[in-house]
Amino acid sequence: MFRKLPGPKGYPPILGLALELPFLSNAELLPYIKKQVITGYDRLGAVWLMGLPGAFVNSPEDIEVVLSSMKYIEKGQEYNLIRPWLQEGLLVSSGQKWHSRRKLLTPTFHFKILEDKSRTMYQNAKLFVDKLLEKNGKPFDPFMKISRCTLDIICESAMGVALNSQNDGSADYVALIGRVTRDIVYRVVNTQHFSEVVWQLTKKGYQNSKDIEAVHDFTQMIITERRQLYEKEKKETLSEEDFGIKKRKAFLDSMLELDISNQAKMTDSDIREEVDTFLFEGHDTTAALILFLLFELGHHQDIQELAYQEQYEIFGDDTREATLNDIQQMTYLERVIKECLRLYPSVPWMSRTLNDDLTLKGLPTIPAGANIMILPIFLHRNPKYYPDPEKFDPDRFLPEECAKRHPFAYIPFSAGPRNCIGQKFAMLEIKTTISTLLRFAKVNSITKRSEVNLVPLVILRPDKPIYISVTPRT
Ligand code: HEM
Repeated sequence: MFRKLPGPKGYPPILGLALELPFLSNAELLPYIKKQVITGYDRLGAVWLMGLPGAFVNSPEDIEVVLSSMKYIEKGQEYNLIRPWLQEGLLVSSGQKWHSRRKLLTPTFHFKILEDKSRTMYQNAKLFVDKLLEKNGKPFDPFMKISRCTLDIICESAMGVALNSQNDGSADYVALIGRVTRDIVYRVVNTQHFSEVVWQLTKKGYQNSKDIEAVHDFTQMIITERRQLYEKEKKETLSEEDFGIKKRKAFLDSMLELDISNQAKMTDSDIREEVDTFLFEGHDTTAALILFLLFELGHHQDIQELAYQEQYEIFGDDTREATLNDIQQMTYLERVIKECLRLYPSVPWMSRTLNDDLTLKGLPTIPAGANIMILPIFLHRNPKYYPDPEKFDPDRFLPEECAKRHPFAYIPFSAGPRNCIGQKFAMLEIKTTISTLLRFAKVNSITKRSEVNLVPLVILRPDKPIYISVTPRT
């Protein structure tokens, strides 16, 4: 059945691309995948990968069939490599567990909660811009500064813990996540390390389990700190709930409350897997995007100027904090961010395991058990949907332009039942950060666009540091 599907021929079953992948550098991975299963495969490119039959689904119409169905919500086999770290957290879990957790956690990112958090976001963004300005216009790689800022934002607003890593300069967790995600991709490419038993016998595997242990210690420290604070606050304040007013709780508090009140069986490890998931998804995705935003704005001074003009129309010369109402008025900045997410989708690779046969109109059936891969990075750069795709052009996201495209031609936050739960949080955070940067500083890119290769290290990254310079806006 699998052989009848369109895809590159001449690769043996089971081994498939595993014969060539280990010989590629990380920077060669995306061009290789593009050549093998994207170019010339408008709808589908089928090939064995990771010892499994795999199908890359490339057209918006077919992507819609997969992503919008409740039938295909189980994550692909490569997500098993994330389990030692994120266990059964929301990103990886499936079935009833995923369903009940999603229902439990969705309200914790409600609009009202975000409104409460916009102040935290602004204060961290302002500190971030001040830190960039400390470089006095000299070229530097801003990635660590960005990551500390997004980590502080997610910690303070979702976990209720002020981490202050921007001030104390700590970056252990960020470096650990960098290594853990790199190892996951290493194991996808080197299929012989797919098995946990084999992996644990290697030197790299040993170091990886030490890294994961250190990440878990960090998240446990956050949970313990918040638990103490939460219990203290609960004792000290006559909460509004005592008067029958149900208050929405932010992410970690809502799980602690369930644990304390025994309403749901949330064990310590249940809480930790979600904290691990949200801390990672909540800081690394946004950090990656902010890096690419600085890079593109630094290359397109005209677009930076238009985005600044919008800020000036909203704030004038006033240096006050940005409010949620201000942020909602930033329609040009929103288009800039959407265009950046088109070219640099923070999650460049998604996949599903088929529990059931999948038939896409007019194509042979894809058998149950196959891995379905969807790569926004190539979909978003397909000239069929985005003419002159490498050009950075925010006007692609004018409402009239969006109306001309298939809704599934743009999926930076995925779509359907397993879409990104944090997308509103992410947009608010990114808009707040870039708005604050534009109001108080100007950015220039030192690294050339042609020097940047993209690598899919779970999160999309440049293969080498990107250098920028930042000067005060006078
Ligand atoms: C630029 C920022 C972000 C992008 C581009 C992004 C993108 C995505 C994508 C594509 C998925 C689907 C992944 C898959 O199917 O494997 C996803 C899922 C998820 N995201 Fe985000 N994300 C972003 C920010 C955030 C933030 C800020 C949070 C948390 C506050 C978050 C939490 C999650 C979680 C928990 C899931 C799993 C949802 C589920 O399966 O039910 N993300 N994200």
